[in-house]
Amino acid sequence: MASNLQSLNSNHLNYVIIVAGGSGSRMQSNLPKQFLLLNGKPVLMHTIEAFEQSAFKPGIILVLPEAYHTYWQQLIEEYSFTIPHQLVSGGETRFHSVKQGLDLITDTDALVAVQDAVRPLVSPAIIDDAYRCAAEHGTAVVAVKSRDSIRQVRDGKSVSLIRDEIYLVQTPQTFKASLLKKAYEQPFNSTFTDDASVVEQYGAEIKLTEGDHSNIKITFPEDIAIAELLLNKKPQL
Ligand SMILES: Nc1ccn([C@@H]2O[C@H](COP(=O)(O)OP(=O)(O)OP(=O)(O)O)[C@@H](O)[C@H]2O)c(=O)n1
Ligand SMILES: C[C@](O)(CO)[C@H](O)COP(=O)(O)O
Repeated sequence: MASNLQSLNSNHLNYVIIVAGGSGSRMQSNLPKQFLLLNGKPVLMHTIEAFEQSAFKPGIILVLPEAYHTYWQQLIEEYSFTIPHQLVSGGETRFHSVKQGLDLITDTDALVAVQDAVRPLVSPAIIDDAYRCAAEHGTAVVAVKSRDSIRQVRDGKSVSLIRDEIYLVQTPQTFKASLLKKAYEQPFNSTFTDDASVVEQYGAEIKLTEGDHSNIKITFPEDIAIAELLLNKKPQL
């Protein structure tokens, strides 16, 4: 086993669960999108690197489908990837994958960020703002204001909504571990599209922190080219 695959130890005050358990059906690629190359490096490695640069130094838990564990270890060696992380198996949905990661966290005072593996352009500044907000309020969900006008369609009729009241939700979504673990004990519901919806259903208020329009989720085939363009525009640290 590669040396950077490790067991979590109790030295961490903060964690990130990077969910990479999906198959990427909308991407229409044989290889799941978390492994596709972005500027010559797998998407997933960009995402892990952003968290490694966080001032909150989170313990990194990576959730991957069991069938790809060996492939991931090959990539680790091929790219000489040395960032320590613990690997766990993915679940049937994103909800179940997050639960798999949460099972490894026993410190209920910790802060836990949940991050889509396929948002590789997330910045350490956004990550740190979310940890700070969660430390103060218990919840922090990264979001951006809509740049387009918004209409809602109900019963075949469209009505305009107030754009300034509409936010588009990204990741990370960061919480006190005690709250997130309790919320994830609820039975699965198909309205749970993200961690905020799970925690809100449990009864907590969701605080938003500022995201970035470049923090895109790689979902469709064209998103790789868009992400490369954005990555090459980003100031390098
Ligand atoms: N069973 C699942 C499904 C999704 N995810 C992760 O959740 C994130 C956001 O999901 P999405 O973009 O929908 O990824 P996929 O489910 O892989 O894509 P699709 O819906 O197109 O199949 C991704 O990093 C994905 O790997 C996961 O960990 N476990
Ligand atoms: C978690 C998320 O990325 C927030 O925008 C989003 O809800 C994931 O949705 P998907 O349907 O799994 O793409």
